[in-house]
Amino acid sequence: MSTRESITGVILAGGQGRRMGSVDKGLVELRGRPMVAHVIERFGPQVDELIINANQNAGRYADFGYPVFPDDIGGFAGPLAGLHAALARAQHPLVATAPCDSPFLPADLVARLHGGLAAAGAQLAVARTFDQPHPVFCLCRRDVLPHLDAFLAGGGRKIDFWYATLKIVEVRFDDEEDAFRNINTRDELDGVQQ
Ligand SMILES: Nc1nc2c(ncn2[C@@H]2O[C@H](COP(=O)(O)OP(=O)(O)OP(=O)(O)O)[C@@H](O)[C@H]2O)c(=O)[nH]1
Ligand SMILES: [Mg+2]
Repeated sequence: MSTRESITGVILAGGQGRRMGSVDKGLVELRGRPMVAHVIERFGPQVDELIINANQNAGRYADFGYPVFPDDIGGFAGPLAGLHAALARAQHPLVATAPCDSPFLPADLVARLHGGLAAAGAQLAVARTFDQPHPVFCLCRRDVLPHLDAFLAGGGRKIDFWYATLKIVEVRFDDEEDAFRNINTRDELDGVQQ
């Protein structure tokens, strides 16, 4: 029987959605439901605990029935701030991330990231399709928190720079490229409404 360490999943919904006109993207409706509802449906079954990182509209996110928490460092410091807050709250030794604006994410995202992480003995596994990395789709060990804390305290903000300091493994999802469609603008939203 195979066993895997248990996993907390965090939906990263802490951004400002400026390219969509400064809206809270997770709450924008896609096919009649908020985008975050699509992400919950696909990502939730893949993890042992689901939590939501949001910096605005906490009450509306809480209506989905999962714990909601903001960044611990202020000023919309980017997705690493959301991961940082998640690592501090996660109940499980592994933490998986998915952004609120990728409603079609792979149904086997976490399983494949976990396979890569375990095989490589890495601290963090990150998704990739062809030449495109998808840094906000990752699985990492909760014990990287002190390392991330120090990176952020030193002024670091770029996710790629932090990844470069870790033992990481890239996991290919070339066969599921469409699943990583990321909705950043009104036009992109209109393009997937049908
Ligand atoms: N916690 C947290 N998450 C963020 C922050 N900025 C972006 N994110 C998340 O990072 C992921 C990728 O975000 P983007 O689409 O690049 O940024 P965004 O702020 O949502 O939108 P833009 O303002 O148009 O770039 C999404 O899951 C965002 O919710 C932040 O300051 N804090
Ligand atoms: Mg985006």
